[in-house]
Amino acid sequence: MAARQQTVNCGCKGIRTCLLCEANDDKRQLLNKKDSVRYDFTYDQESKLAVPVCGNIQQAFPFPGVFLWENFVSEKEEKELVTQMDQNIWRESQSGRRKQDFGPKVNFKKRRVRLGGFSGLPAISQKLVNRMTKEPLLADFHPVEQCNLEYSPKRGSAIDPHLDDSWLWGERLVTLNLLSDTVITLSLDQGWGDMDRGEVRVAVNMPRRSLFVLYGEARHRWKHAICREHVLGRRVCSTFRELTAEFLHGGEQEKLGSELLDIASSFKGVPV
Ligand SMILES: O=C(O)CCC(=O)C(=O)O
Ligand SMILES: [Fe+2]
Repeated sequence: MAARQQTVNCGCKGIRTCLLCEANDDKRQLLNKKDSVRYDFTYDQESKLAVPVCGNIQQAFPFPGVFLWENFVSEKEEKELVTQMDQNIWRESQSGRRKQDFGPKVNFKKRRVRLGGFSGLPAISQKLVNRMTKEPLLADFHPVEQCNLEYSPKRGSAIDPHLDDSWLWGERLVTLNLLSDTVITLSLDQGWGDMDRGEVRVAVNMPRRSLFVLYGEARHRWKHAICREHVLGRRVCSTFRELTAEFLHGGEQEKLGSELLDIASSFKGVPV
């Protein structure tokens, strides 16, 4: 009967899976798709190059659009942040993740935004947002959404390769990574030049307590994913998103944008 026989608490829909629902045959079949050729690189933070992994004969290439701020929060702050988050309900989400959202209610397909129950970013984030704006790349960064995600190896948590929306969400995607080191995998389904036979992947290390920013090509052209094998312990992250020009001064939806900015920057939020 239903393709989705869920007897367990999981939030997966359609092609998404996690360890809890893969017991279901229909879901297991989805796991068998394999890519023909894959070109694997790792990102080198010093040189900002994507460097071929051992045994790979490809050339390194420049990889712009990634910024990493190591030790962005202290161990003590990390503990405080996670303790605060754990006082709120974690809601089941796709692919074995759980989430908490502080932001407007959005229908991306219909391109509709409502304030909904949005009451602002959480109080504890005020000092984080102030701190991040000390970095020139983020000097004018005004987030209007914070999404907390929790990943667990027990649930096989992951996020499939995707591009974030770029109608409502602006240039910079800013993520604070807590509790575990992980790897974010940036990919292009189809390579170029002598790598035109398959997918190109660039693995970027995201250390525990670091702030990670995607912008430019790495945000708009390369998909990003967290693979299951890179979730080695409980991982919690907070992603901060800003508005596009359409919702800012002089834009068509400036009024709504300015309401969102006012609410967000009250830092009195509870999850929606
Ligand atoms: O877990 C992460 O660091 C990435 C999450 C993500 O890509 C998203 O929520 O759109
Ligand atoms: Fe994303």
